[in-house]
Amino acid sequence: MLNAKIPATVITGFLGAGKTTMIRNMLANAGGRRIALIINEFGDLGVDGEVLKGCGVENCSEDDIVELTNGCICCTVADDFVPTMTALLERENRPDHIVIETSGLALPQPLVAAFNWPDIRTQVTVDGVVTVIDAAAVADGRFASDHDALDAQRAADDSLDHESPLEELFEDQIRAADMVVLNKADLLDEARLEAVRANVAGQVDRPLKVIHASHGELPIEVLLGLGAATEEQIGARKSHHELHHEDGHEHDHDDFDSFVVAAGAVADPDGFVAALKRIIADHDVLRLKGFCAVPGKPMRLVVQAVGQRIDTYFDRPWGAGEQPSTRLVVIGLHGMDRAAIEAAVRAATAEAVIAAE
Ligand SMILES: Nc1nc2c(ncn2[C@@H]2O[C@H](COP(=O)(O)OP(=O)(O)OP(=O)(O)O)[C@@H](O)[C@H]2O)c(=O)[nH]1
Repeated sequence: MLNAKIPATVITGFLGAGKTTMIRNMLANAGGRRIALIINEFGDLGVDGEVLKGCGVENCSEDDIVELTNGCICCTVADDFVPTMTALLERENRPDHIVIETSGLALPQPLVAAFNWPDIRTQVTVDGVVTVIDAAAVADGRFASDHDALDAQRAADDSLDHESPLEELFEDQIRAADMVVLNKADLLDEARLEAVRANVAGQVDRPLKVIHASHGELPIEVLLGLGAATEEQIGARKSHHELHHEDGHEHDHDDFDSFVVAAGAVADPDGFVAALKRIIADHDVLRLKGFCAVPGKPMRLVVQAVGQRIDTYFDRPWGAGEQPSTRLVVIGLHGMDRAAIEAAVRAATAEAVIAAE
C-alpha cells in the first residue's frame, strides 16, 4: 500500500533487562526487513549502540542506527526524538519498520504520546510497546519496595512518592505495554517464572500479553506486527508521574545518577570481575557496562553487569584509530559515592595488573 504508515515498535524495560540483547537477536533474524533503530541510553558512553554496531549482523548497518544521547528520551521528546523521527521519514530509503530502544529509566508514555504529533501521526503508527523484564531480578525482589535505603530516603523526605523509584518505573513500564517479555527465563524455574508472570499481569486491569524468553530469543513475528496503534490508547495508560503531575510533581531522573570511570588496562579479567562484584555490592550499583583494554589482546573486552551478574566477552578488535582503553559507565541511585566507586574501580584494574604479573 502506497501511503501505509510505517510501524514503530517501542522497546522499553529497566536497566539491564535485556533490551539490546533482544534487538540484536531481532536484527539477526530480520529476514530482509529494513529496520531503522533509534537508541537512547542513560549514561554518557553509548555502549548499546556500540554493542549493536559491533555485532557484525548484516541487517545492522551503522546508517540505520541513530543514537539519542542528550538525556533520557522521555524528557527530550520535543528536542531530540521528534526531529530524529522527522529526519528518518524524510530519507529517500525509508525503513520498513522502526524500532526504538528507550533508556532503562525512561517512561514510555511521553514517547508514545509524541506519535500523535501532526508531523508524525500521518506517517507512523506505534505497532506496539514491548516491555522487557529481568524476570530473575523481579523474582529476587529487586523491584519490591522493601529496600532499606529507599525506605530511609522516603522517611527523610515525605514529598517522595510512597513507592521506590525502581518500583515506580517497573509499574510504569508495564502499564505502557502491549506485550511484556519475561526475559532471563533461563535463570528461573517454572514456579518462580509463574510467580513473576502473576505479578506482572496483576499490574494492569486489562488483558496483557505476557511471554517469556531467554536472551531475548523470540521469532521476529512475535515481536513485530502487533498492530496495536498504541498512540491512540496511551492516554489511558498513565504513569505515576502523569498521575502526580496533576497535583504538582515534576518528573525528572533525579532519583538516579550515572558517571563514566576511565581506568587502566585490565590484565586479569577474572580478578577484575571479582573486584567489580564487591564494588557493586558495597555501593548498590544498579548497572555497570563498558569496554576494557586487556594487555596483549587485540580485541576489546565488553563488561556487562546487572546487579551481581557480570558477563564479559571480547566483541571486536580495537579499530585502527582507536586507543585501547578502559571506560565503564556506572548507574545507581542518586547519592551513590562516586569518588569511592571511581577509586575502587581504578584500584581493581591496578590490582588485576599486579596479580597478572
Ligand atoms: N542469563 C541471561 N542473561 C541475559 C539475558 N538477556 C540478557 N542478558 C544479559 O544481561 C546483560 C544486560 O543485557 P542488555 O541487553 O545489555 O540489557 P539492556 O536492557 O539493553 O540494558 P540497558 O540498555 O543498560 O538498560 C548482558 O550481560 C546480557 O548478556 C537472558 O535472557 N539470560
